[in-house]
Amino acid sequence: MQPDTIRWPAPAKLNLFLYITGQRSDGYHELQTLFQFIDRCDYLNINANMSGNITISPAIPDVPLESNLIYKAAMLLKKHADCPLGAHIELEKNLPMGGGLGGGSSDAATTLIALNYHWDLNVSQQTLSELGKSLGADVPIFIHGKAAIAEGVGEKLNSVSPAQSHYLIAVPSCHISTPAVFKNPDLKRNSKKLSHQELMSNKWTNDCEPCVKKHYPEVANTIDWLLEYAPTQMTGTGACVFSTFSHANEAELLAQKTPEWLNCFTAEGLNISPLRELLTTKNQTNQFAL
Ligand SMILES: C[C@](O)(CO)[C@H](O)COP(=O)(O)OP(=O)(O)OC[C@H]1O[C@@H](n2ccc(N)nc2=O)[C@H](O)[C@@H]1O
Ligand SMILES: Nc1ncnc2c1ncn2[C@@H]1O[C@H](COP(=O)(O)OP(=O)(O)OP(=O)(O)O)[C@@H](O)[C@H]1O
Repeated sequence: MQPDTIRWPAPAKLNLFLYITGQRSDGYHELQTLFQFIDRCDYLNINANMSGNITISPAIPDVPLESNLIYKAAMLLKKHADCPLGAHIELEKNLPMGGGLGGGSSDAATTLIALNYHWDLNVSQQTLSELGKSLGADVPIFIHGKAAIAEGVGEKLNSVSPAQSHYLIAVPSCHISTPAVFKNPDLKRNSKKLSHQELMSNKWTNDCEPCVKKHYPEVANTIDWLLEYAPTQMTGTGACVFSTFSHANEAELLAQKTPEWLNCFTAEGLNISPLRELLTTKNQTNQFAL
């Protein structure tokens, strides 16, 4: 067991484009989407212990312990590796929930990677990714830790290096359920599957956006306001939207101009996730197996 306390980052992601190219017989949708990380993160301060229990503080409002993706990830790994150890996890929650930024999936991925280290398990990255997939479609990209085009239902990953732009990210006040968007009859499901070269050079859009804009005026108003100043689109199944800039000060200037009803923050795009950066640094000093 590694008894040191480490502050592990769990970054958010953006879907720089998202196309739905079909639907499988089990209801899941075939996607082509481009993931990039941003420098806004949750942080998990983890202390391994001998108790055999997983404790998390503070609790997330309205999310019981057994439903917390951190707890689920820890229990899944503990069971998989038949590990008798426990851990206390202190969560610094900075990412808006249910906004298409993938915070819950990222917390789960960070938990799997971190406990694999603290409990000395040596589970492979591939296996962590497979375990993670059962918790959420976005967990594998956070384990992968590099910007990538995802295909299949989101599990086939090919690393790419899009421009590391600066973003203004707006958080509309509505909550959007991912399953509800995927069930909506208005959703465009027939985008043509494109080559990676075509995907990277075409204008980037999100197939979920027209349907979400139609049903959620808060999202429509936010996009319409921001479009006056910069290219703007939705991430994932919403509700968050992002405007893209070449320079940080352009994003900052617009953030200062936004009306009171528009809740936003600025962030930088990252092709290597802060979690992967931490692993690389620790690897170089031979502290980690992964
Ligand atoms: C669309 C994305 O936001 C892109 O980043 C994600 O793939 C969604 O990931 P997530 O929120 O972790 O979603 P999950 O918890 O895996 O799936 C929620 C629900 O969305 C639907 N779903 C999800 C992913 C997918 N490729 N097709 C689907 O139809 C399914 O009904 C599923 O039950
Ligand atoms: N640790 C956690 N952090 C955030 N949400 C959690 C967590 N554990 C469970 N949840 C539940 O998962 C739901 C979705 O959370 P998340 O923030 O990942 O959504 P999202 O950003 O829309 O993700 P995606 O882009 O993958 O659809 C939350 O509304 C919450 O009920």
